[in-house]
Amino acid sequence: MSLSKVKHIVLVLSGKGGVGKSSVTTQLALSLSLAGHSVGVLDVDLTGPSIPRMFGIEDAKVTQAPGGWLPITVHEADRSAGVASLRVMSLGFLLPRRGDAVVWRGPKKTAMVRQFLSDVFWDELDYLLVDTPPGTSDEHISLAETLLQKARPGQLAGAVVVTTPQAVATADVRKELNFCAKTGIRVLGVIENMSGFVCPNCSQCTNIFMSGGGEVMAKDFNVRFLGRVPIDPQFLVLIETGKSPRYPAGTSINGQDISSPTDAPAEGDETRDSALLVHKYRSCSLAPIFSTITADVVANVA
Ligand SMILES: Nc1ncnc2c1ncn2[C@@H]1O[C@H](COP(=O)(O)OP(=O)(O)OP(=O)(O)O)[C@@H](O)[C@H]1O
Ligand code: SF4
Repeated sequence: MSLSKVKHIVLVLSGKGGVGKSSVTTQLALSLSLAGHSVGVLDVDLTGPSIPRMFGIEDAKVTQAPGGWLPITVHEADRSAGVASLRVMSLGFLLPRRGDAVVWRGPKKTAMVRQFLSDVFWDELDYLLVDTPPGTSDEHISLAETLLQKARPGQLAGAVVVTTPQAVATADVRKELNFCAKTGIRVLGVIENMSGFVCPNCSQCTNIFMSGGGEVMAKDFNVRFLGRVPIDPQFLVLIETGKSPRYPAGTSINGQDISSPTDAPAEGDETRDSALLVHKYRSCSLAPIFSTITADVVANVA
């Protein structure tokens, strides 16, 4: 069975599309591997698998071994740097045309999710993060059922729930929390993404949307609040194009100087190389926030 060498499985859920669930999955995976935990990402978001693009491995071709489909390596472990390996498997790799899965009907989606969980060969992993489709759809129910059947007792560590601060998003996420309660999936915590905008010029944080909705919801459901992640336009550039985040001289966030080093590669000199992603990620303003959130999740799982 493909999950037998995986220590902990963590689902990343959101009740609503576009709240940053895949971005959060990507950043949690990078933070975990930088903290020395080997990590795999399984992208079962059939509504539009975006994980390969975010890791810069869109054109990768998966191969089949006797044990199953082999995930794509984003980076190998570097013990001297305290970095563990990061591998990714996405439905996107298996689709002949992008967008194919979006038009599939329930039973076909369900069958695909089941096959996906059984047929990918994961080697030793500390964490497997599962990026799920938004909502409480057929895929969710199938995923929850399959995982609960296939996982060893305690292997499914729980779910990280992503929301944005606005009331509408949190109302959808409430459904997701109810879904976890019904299916017996433990909630590891709630992340409020896009919580304010940190201006790169003066580092002021402006709450464009309402702030604090995620924290209120976490309290209501008596689950952990893992923290707020602000909007950083440079993060969007990193995640969508693979380009290094650039901050003007003197930029600081939470009192920390994050201005880009003067020897950063010139614009246009950058390749979309997944092996470089980890270095680029380290220079993003959101990296320290995700590393705190990751440490909290790890402590909660252990
Ligand atoms: N904190 C942030 N700062 C800046 N941009 C962000 C942030 N979080 C997410 N984004 C951007 O918002 C867009 C939507 O994010 P993402 O694709 O992760 O959402 P999602 O919830 O996974 O969406 P889907 O429902 O399509 O799966 C992406 O372009 C992403 O780069
Ligand atoms: S947050 Fe500060 S630098 Fe940014 S636009 Fe407003 S006043 Fe100007």
